[in-house]
Amino acid sequence: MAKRIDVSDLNIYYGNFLAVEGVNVSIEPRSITALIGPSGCGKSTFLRSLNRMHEVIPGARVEGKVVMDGQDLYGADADPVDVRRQIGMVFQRPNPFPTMSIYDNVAAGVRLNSRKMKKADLDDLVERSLKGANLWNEVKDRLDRPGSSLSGGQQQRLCIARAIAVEPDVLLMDEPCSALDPISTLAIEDLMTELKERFTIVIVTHNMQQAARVSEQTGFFNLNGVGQPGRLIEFNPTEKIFSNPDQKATEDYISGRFG
Ligand SMILES: Nc1ncnc2c1ncn2[C@@H]1O[C@H](COP(=O)(O)OP(=O)(O)OP(=O)(O)O)[C@@H](O)[C@H]1O
Repeated sequence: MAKRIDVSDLNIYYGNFLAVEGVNVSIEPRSITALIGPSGCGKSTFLRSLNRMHEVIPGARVEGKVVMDGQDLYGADADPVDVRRQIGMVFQRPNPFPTMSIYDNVAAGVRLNSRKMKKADLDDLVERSLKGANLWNEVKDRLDRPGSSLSGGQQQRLCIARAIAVEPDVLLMDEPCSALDPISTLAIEDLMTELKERFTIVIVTHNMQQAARVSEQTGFFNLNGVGQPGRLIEFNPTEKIFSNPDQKATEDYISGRFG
């Protein structure tokens, strides 16, 4: 539970295109790390490289190291499927399996990982995960209804329940609130604050108030121009990034002067 991630000299490619260059960073357990920066600077690409989702795209690859509590995630003996179980992901648009029931959505990851469980144990796991995602009270009487019968905010919490059901160590969230209304956004932010007690959380967000509200550490990515690689320009405690950043580019970005 809640592991530390150390990234060194990470270059991330799409074919011959170097999208992100030279990332060195340590992500602390039991905390929320926010990644901010202008469009196209490689935040999502970097996030997906942390759980080896990046290489699912043909021709996509990385150089460098990503180490989780001493385990080299790109080492010769690392299994990408296992890495993705240990490091879960929640996407921008809630993506429950639409015709699958609420119950089956939560159980899906566990079933995919082919862990055979007794019905009673699975019931417990589904309940625990939905409680962990602050959704249980809203859905406990309709677990057999399809995932698509929920509101957008509820669907996103269902996706979080599905992600935490397989008991990952790290949760990656790629703009998890950008498709949600302000009330659902606050519900997800509250939930993240609870989840960080058990998981390491990394979130990509375009919403600077959100980064300031929820995260302990913030990384600012930037790029020099179209076709240039994105770089991690500054990584510091969130309070410092938003009050007294080290880099002028960070200050320009957070004060809305560009991006
Ligand atoms: N599947 C892909 N194939 C080729 N290039 C890609 C692919 N996905 C992203 N890129 C390129 O990689 C670079 C970084 O993109 P990425 O989506 O990671 O940026 P981002 O900072 O997350 O942007 P946004 O804030 O707009 O979501 C961009 O130049 C983008 O065009």
